[in-house]
Amino acid sequence: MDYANVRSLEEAARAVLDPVHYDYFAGGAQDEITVAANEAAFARIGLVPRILRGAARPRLGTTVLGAEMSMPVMLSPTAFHKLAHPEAERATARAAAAAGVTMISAMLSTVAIEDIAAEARKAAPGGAEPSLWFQLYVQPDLGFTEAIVRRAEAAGCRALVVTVDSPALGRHERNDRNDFHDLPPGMRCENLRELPGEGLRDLGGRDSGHVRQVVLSPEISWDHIAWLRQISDLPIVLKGVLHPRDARLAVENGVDALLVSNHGGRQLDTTPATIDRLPIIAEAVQGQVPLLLDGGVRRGTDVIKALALGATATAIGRPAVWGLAAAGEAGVARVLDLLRNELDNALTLCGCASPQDVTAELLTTMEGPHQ
Ligand SMILES: Cc1cc2nc3c(=O)[nH]c(=O)nc-3n(C[C@H](O)[C@H](O)[C@H](O)COP(=O)(O)O)c2cc1C
Ligand SMILES: CC(C)CC(=O)C(=O)O
Repeated sequence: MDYANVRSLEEAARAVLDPVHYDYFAGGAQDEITVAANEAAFARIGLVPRILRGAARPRLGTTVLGAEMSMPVMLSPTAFHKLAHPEAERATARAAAAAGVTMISAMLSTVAIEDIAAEARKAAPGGAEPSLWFQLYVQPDLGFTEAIVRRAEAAGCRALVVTVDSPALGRHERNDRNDFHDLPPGMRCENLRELPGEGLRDLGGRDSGHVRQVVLSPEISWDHIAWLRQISDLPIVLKGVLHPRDARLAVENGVDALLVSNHGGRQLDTTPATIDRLPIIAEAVQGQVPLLLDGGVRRGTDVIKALALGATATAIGRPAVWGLAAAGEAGVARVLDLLRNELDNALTLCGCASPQDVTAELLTTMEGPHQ
């Protein structure tokens, strides 16, 4: 497979995807200012390498919340993989597990979490336990939410990633133009099927798993995080933190890690680039919890910039979907390979022996004059 970079996989994906589905994956909220900002902000940050450090070949591994990762790149949750490839999340899970990469599986996956976990186990090298985390949209019906959490726990997920930037769905004008609002016939959100509670009331519990049954509620609050903490022993990661006061509140509320994210520009448009928010969040939490970052990570150099600004690891959303659409499991594997090779190369060129070796002294702005 001769894809030279993530960009070429996006082009390949675009060539094979139904344009309506390509728009769903690629698009963002309203004017897509944040979608563009996430990538552009990385390009404005300069790297200044250190020389002659005799650092040898870098080791790329890291650990987050006890999960060993072969590199500081994870898969952010993305819904509806069956729109990209018939093997859907099964293929994504195999590629991630084979690469030693943590997959944050979306609550709105088109394959059930039990099946995703089984595929990951099959693919993990040497029978190792794959690193699988579960993304949750807390549903106002707590019985329904608890049933989903229990499924994720039983499937072997090792953390709950609670998405907190979605008290409502962002306004996706591409989806409106395409009249794309639910999955096509034959595809369902398999984790939402046959669960107890009010979540299924509108369809009498018989015809479940539709996207329109998912509730994105403005009533979700810190009380729900406290409740989750009570009902589950899994570490809790908040996904979608951008304000330093919320970062502090998260620490005070006993959250285990933060994922600095603007949902890839798909929720509130004109939120700033995540990489530009990271320093202020790092300042707020003072190392009390690990920070993760997603949004616009497309290159090994992007990963280094996030590490330098205080992230323990990064995560990718769209790139994995492009790999999946372009070539199934092999395509996702290729994306991860590209990022691994780029990160290895960039760390070496910066004179760093490991991700932990990366500090802010490597950074400057691309525009001069420099101090
Ligand atoms: C097609 C698509 C579906 C997504 N679905 C979810 C989801 O179900 N839950 C969630 O928390 N985030 C979701 N996200 C946001 C991603 O987890 C992530 O924050 C974002 O994609 C990162 O930006 P990037 O695509 O530039 O890497 C989705 C993003 C995309 C592109
Ligand atoms: C249907 C949406 C809630 C899934 C999502 O989070 C997204 O597409 O960004």
